[in-house]
Amino acid sequence: MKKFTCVEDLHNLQSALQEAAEIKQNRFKFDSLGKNKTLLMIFFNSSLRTRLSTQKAASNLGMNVIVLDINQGAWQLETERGVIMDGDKPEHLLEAIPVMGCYCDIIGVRSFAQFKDRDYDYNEVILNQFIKYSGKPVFSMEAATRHPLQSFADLITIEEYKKTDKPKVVMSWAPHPKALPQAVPNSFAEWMNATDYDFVITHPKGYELDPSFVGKAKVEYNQMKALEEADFVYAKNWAAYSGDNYGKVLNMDRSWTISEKHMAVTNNAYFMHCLPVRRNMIVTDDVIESNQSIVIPEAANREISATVVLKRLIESL
Ligand SMILES: NCCC[C@H](NC(=O)CCC(=O)O)C(=O)O
Ligand SMILES: NC(=O)OP(=O)(O)O
Repeated sequence: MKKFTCVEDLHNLQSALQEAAEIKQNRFKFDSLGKNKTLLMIFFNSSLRTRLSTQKAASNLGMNVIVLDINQGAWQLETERGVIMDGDKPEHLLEAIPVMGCYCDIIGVRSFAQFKDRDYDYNEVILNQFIKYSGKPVFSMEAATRHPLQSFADLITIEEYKKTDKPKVVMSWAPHPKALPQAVPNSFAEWMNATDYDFVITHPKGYELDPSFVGKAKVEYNQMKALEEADFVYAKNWAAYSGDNYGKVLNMDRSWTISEKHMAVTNNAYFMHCLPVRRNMIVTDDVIESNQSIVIPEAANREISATVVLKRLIESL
């Protein structure tokens, strides 16, 4: 595997899931695979889980790790070509990327949507520049349009907890005070569409996602109806995608906050969220603290998804 930015990069999902199960049995099974190999993790945005789980995954494989927070101590980077650099950014990404590539074997990049220009975000300009100019295998640690390490961990978690072959999985929009990217919901939809689960998306009017990610999913605007008989409830906020509303918060309707009333119409569903989560906006205290909440095992599986991905990237070096 030369890159990991979307579900297709894993090719056969079943064999990736088997590899994940094997690694979960013994996460140190390949502990010398990464000897003398260096992972560089570059963060343009904050992180708790991705940073820790990916570093842990690299150490499971015996790799060295360098972490660079662009906003803490590095030169501010200009990302646009053609700009006269007389402002506050001393270095251009087009030099910084190949330089970073000199010091490592594999590069992970976190770079969220900026919400200034939908085409710029959806063309994954930053991530693709790393792929083009670093000379190294690159993987996404959540980019503008997808968060594949999260979605892979989500899939592993559903496989572990599902009680039927084809569970009903409902991804529900929930309110949030800030404009959040569509990367997590896009990516979750992409991965769910790669399974044969019964996958439903529910959100208020105006929050339609990019149709290429929605794919064959059923969209149901009535949240309570969508949640009926669900086996898994995957809550997430996202800002609007459509037209001039791109990147806007259209409503903060707390009737969409996942509460016990919502969970009561499900098939005793498990509650999932990628975290960080704002309690009593996205989900009530009662639901996230309930026995049906699997947000912690879900986060724990980030180490497993990252170990599989790094293992495959190392194998291709
Ligand atoms: N990596 C997991 C999610 C990251 C991001 N959440 C955030 O930025 C939350 C910020 C806040 O709640 O203020 C998102 O939704 O894509
Ligand atoms: N879920 C997730 O990616 O969390 P972080 O943003 O903390 O890495």
